[in-house]
Amino acid sequence: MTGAWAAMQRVFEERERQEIDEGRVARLAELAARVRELSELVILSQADEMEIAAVTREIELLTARLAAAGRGIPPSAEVGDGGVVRQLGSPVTGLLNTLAPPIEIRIGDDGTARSEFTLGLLYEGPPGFVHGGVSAMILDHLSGCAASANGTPGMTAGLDLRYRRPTPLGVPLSAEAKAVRVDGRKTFVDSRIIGPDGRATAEATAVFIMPTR
Ligand SMILES: CCCCCCCC/C=C\CCCCCCCC(=O)SCCNC(=O)CCNC(=O)[C@H](O)C(C)(C)COP(=O)(O)OP(=O)(O)OC[C@H]1O[C@@H](n2cnc3c(N)ncnc32)[C@H](O)[C@@H]1OP(=O)(O)O
Repeated sequence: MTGAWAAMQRVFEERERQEIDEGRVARLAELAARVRELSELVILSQADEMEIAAVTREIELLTARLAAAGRGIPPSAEVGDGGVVRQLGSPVTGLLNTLAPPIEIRIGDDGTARSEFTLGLLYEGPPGFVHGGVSAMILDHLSGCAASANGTPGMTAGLDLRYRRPTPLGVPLSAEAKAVRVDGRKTFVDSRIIGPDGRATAEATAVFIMPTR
């Protein structure tokens, strides 16, 4: 797939030219954190209709203030401390993406990608439990990081998931992923989400393939 590789390369090169100002990133991360709180209150708030309409108008004004400064291009992905890819706009780990939990990933000395996180109401599937698609997204991303940490990055070609038991919302969870086999352009990664009782709630095997240029 020469097309996909070339397209990714073009996007990467355009974004890479931007300087990343860490002070600005910290301020934007704070803004994103406040917007996440707001998102949860859109579901939970008991405010009356008048109050909801008033808050809606204020949000419109705030959005217009940010829009007035114009739109730039998204920040580039970069390799940060310990070989972890920092992708500020990622829907899984992006500090600036209000859809992201966001989860923080570390790479251990043995190449295992690990994370600890708590998922709130915004990620609910069955009442009181995490949506299966959200678990899949986290395991896909964590596995992608493990493939990269192994020195064999690629695009997800397959993600085979087993949901062993429901993943609870609002309690500390952990997840881990490790590359277990490389076969030419294919890297196989095993991963799991572990509940507070130490048992796996979801397990996956993923295949990552480096696209041909
Ligand atoms: C620039 C490279 C990547 C950069 C990333 C590194 C930096 C980032 C690091 C960290 C970031 C965080 C991580 C992110 C995590 C999330 C990632 C995603 O969300 S990726 C979006 C979703 N995935 C797609 O959109 C793929 C769409 N599919 C494709 O583009 C192609 O199908 C592709 C590239 C995956 C493979 O296409 P072909 O044409 O190159 O290769 P063929 O010939 O189909 O397969 C090669 C071999 O693999 C086997 N194969 C294919 N699929 C398989 C599968 N599911 N299981 C087992 N084998 C499979 C085939 O049978 C073939 O085997 P035989 O060589 O003949 O022995």
